[in-house]
Amino acid sequence: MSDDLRPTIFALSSGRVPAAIAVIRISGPRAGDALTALGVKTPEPRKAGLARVRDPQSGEIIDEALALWFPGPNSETGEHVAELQLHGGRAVVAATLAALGKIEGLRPAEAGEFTRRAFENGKLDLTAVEGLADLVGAETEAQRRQAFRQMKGALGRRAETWRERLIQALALVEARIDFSDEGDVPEDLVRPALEIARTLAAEIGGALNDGTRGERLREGLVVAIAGPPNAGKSTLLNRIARREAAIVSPYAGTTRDVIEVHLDLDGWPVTLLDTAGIRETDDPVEMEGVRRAQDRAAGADLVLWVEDAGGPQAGEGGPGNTTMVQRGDGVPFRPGGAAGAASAGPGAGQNGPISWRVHNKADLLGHFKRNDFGFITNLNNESVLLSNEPLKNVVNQSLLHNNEPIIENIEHEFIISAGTGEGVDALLRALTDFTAKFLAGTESGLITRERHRLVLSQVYQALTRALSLTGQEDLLAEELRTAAAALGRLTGRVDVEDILDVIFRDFCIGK
Ligand SMILES: Nc1nc2c(c(=O)[nH]1)N(C=O)[C@@H](CNc1ccc(C(=O)N[C@@H](CCC(=O)O)C(=O)O)cc1)CN2
Ligand SMILES: Nc1nc2c(ncn2[C@@H]2O[C@H](COP(=O)(O)OP(=O)(O)OP(=O)(O)O)[C@@H](O)[C@H]2O)c(=O)[nH]1
Ligand SMILES: [Mg+2]
Repeated sequence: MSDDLRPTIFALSSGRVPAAIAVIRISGPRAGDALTALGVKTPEPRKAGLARVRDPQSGEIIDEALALWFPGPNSETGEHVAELQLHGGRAVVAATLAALGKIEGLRPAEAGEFTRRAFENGKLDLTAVEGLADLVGAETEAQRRQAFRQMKGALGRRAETWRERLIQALALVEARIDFSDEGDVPEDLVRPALEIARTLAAEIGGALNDGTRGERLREGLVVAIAGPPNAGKSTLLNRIARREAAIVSPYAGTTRDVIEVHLDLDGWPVTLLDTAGIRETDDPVEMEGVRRAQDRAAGADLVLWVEDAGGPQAGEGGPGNTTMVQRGDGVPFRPGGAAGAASAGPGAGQNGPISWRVHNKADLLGHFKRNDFGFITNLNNESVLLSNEPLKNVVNQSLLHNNEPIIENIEHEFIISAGTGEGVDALLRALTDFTAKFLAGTESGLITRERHRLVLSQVYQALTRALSLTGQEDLLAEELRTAAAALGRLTGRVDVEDILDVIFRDFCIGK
């Protein structure tokens, strides 16, 4: 499309109105005309100018705003860009957008369309576009750093270098093919090509062999709260989230859907899930809840297995009740044995998630104690158990209930009261620690999305096939071409129409 035919687009680029300021961006060949139509004198490039914005038809002043002018191609989109920074009132914004809509050659932008133009004008490659989307979505410091690196080309530049070297190798092989009849072509054109392919395979293999840490950071660590009904799982989630995200009730079987809250633990992202209490049930809705609970807990990085420290009858047994910790029958998540927090992390290779056991409702017991040997006793009324120290690796045999070890070889034991908050700080500290260890080093991962991994695996496989060929130069050239094309798709240099919609679908309007 020639520049003149290309529609000029506009949108509110700042957040929800009302707000203190609202930013409306205009991009395209007629961005300057749009300012003129609103009665705004085009300011000096990249300098703010105070301007009265007028309705183009009635001439009435809509607002007094700041205007900015970025002549193309030195703008965010690569086109002419004009910007109005208005008072962020609903009517101000509505009137200005309506006025822009009346100007010839202008239309409202679609979701992600500014960024799409930046991509089409070569301002951003696809990995940078993804980084930009992630930057806007980043909820914690670590995610922000990761996204910013990606937006500034961490993977894109790397991929471009890989592609250039592949094309070099391809040129060598093609020269060998083209001139194979002529005697004066050096015989060893193929050897340096294979050398390049070998080095690239090693580098790309290295990038792939990262324990998916980039994706882990982007998505956040998943911690599922699971356990029997009525144990106080939702109460714990609400306490940690510091809001009433989940419904709490004295009836067993309250939670059915999985409730998700996002936490920022010292800059690290954690998605905390509250799930339905796991039990046998005939209620089809609860059954589905239990299925989801088991599903999500099994897929989590860490399970907080919450139980009522007084057993199912806690609070009813009265002060004489000495059954402190009961083992839930059919507990589906056997704790991960020797796997400690320090060994946790991507690629730690355990079967299923690590579990921590959380004994809740300690406030109802009132007479918990850890004796001189570090074991739990119930002989004293002081709440020493709520000493904010995780009861790490409590020795099994010392906690017997009906001659069964109550506590298995679990990584951590916590005794808390989600109701009063006692002990929750210690749990949160341990969780923060665990997360920091789990996600340590993830910021440097080049691969931050499944899409990157898929493409790079294709490249790696093509290179591996290429290296296994002997003396079949046309096949070798074909594999190198395949690899180069895949890298081109990673950055969006070639053949990407089909994936653009997928990538831009997640963008909001005005971005
Ligand atoms: N008001 C406002 N704030 C904003 C943006 C915006 O569009 N408007 N941005 C929107 O994303 C981000 C800033 N990003 C930008 C990126 C490039 C250029 C730009 O003019 N680039 C030119 C010139 C580069 C230079 O001077 O070094 C270019 O790339 O050629 C502007 C903003 C965040 N803050
Ligand atoms: N005394 C006391 N009561 C608690 C504590 N935590 C939760 N409760 C109460 O226990 C009951 C169940 O709490 P929920 O948080 O709904 O339990 P849940 O595990 O989410 O239950 P389901 O969703 O049915 O599986 C409610 O009446 C809570 O107020 C606690 O630490 N101490
Ligand atoms: Mg619940």
